[in-house]
Amino acid sequence: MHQQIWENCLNLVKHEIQEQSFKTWFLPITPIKLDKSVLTIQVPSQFFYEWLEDNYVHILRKAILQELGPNGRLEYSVVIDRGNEQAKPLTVNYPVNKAPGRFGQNHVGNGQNVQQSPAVTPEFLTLTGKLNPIYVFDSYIEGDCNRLARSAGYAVAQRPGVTSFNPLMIYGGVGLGKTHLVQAVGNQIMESNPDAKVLYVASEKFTNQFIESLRNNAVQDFINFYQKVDVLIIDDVQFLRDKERTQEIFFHIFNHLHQSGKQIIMTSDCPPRELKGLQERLVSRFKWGLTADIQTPDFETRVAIIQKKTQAEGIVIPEDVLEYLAYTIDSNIRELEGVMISLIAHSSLVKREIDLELAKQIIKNIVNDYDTEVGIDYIQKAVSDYFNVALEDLKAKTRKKEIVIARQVAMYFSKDYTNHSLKSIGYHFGGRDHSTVIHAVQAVNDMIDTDAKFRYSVDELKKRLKMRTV
Ligand SMILES: Nc1ncnc2c1ncn2[C@@H]1O[C@H](COP(=O)(O)OP(=O)(O)OP(=O)(O)O)[C@@H](O)[C@H]1O
Repeated sequence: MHQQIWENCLNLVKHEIQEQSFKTWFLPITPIKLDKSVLTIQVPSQFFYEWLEDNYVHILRKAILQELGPNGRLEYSVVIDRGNEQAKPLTVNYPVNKAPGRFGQNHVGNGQNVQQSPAVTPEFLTLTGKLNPIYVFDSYIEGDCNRLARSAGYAVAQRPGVTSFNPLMIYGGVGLGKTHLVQAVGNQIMESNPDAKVLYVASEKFTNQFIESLRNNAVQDFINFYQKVDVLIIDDVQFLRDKERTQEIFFHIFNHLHQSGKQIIMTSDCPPRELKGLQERLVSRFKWGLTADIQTPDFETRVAIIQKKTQAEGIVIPEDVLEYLAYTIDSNIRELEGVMISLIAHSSLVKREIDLELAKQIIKNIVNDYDTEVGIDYIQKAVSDYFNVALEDLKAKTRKKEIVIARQVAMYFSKDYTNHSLKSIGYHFGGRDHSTVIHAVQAVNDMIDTDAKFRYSVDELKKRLKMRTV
């Protein structure tokens, strides 16, 4: 009888919620008994019970009303101590027609009877939480690109969970120092308070652990594990995109921690509003605290980063190499570090001093798009700087000799260094046609052959463009 009643309830519920949620939250329920108009269902864990109450109480109420009438009631039997062979169900009397409390409050009538799941955490959960000791504030160079993010991180590190920066969301492009910064926050907290439970986890790992916990029937352990931390640092949350179930669990953990005044720190490769594929309720929570971005570092910051790293390694690299590296690799600090490491390795392998030549060789091998990245805009700027003519004049109709020459040189390099068609190049120089470009290239070649001073200028510019020192 109770099976049939529950079956009918499920049929109703099924049509009201998403299939995925139905499978997650309703299929694991077992109806146990029907006593007069009280239906008892068994749920796998305390968390499960709370989740149902928090999210599906209205649907359940409707189903019970339909199946058992106005006096109908629902009781939960929460399975505890799953790890133990003698699992004993605990029945929580909870009438569905009473308003439940929100999750995070003690909304199990006689909460003190509800025991926690096993104290021993499964192996797969204990593997996380490792902060890398090299990621500290001391080795994190501050620049305009990361000032807000760094100071917010620093404030959180002083008073985790207390500032209004909760959650703290750091976003920015690949390899710009998000992980370093959030780990620095974690390390700082640990230093001030070694007993704090600071947990760092990459979102991918979080997802895999969750899947693992489903497979091992240990979702409750998973949740307990995360709900016990004081500071949760979760890296690359964009990875949770389209992972509905992981998002649901994370949402719950997030709420629990936030309501308990625990600090949450997140990173992402884009601002929250662009996190497509994440549930709106999750994204809106991400915006509760402070969102700070990290931009591409400017030249001076890049130089400072290289200096700091080389100092730490006890290595000295010549000034011109340092500047060359900072000029050439301008978008990704990880790549910059990669080049430095190769450079150091090469020089010690072939027993050769680190010099500009070696640096160029290494860069050519490592940075794929190195030679193709120079664009017409960049060439125009380099040429206008070099010949000291206004950028606009290169695109204007002016026929002044020095401007005409500079314009022709810029066209010459545009043809040589970019994939633009002659037509497109002409277009970038004030709408000239392709024959003007052909003529410019010819004129420059002629001058290279006949004028040594001019040849020198072209060579010099070539170097600058290659090194991108403009
Ligand atoms: N401001 C900085 N000062 C010193 N080192 C930095 C700075 N920013 C980044 N780095 C270094 O650059 C490397 C890449 O940084 P990190 O791994 O933190 O980037 P990320 O933004 O988390 O990258 P991803 O998007 O791939 O997760 C690290 O070795 C880090 O130490």
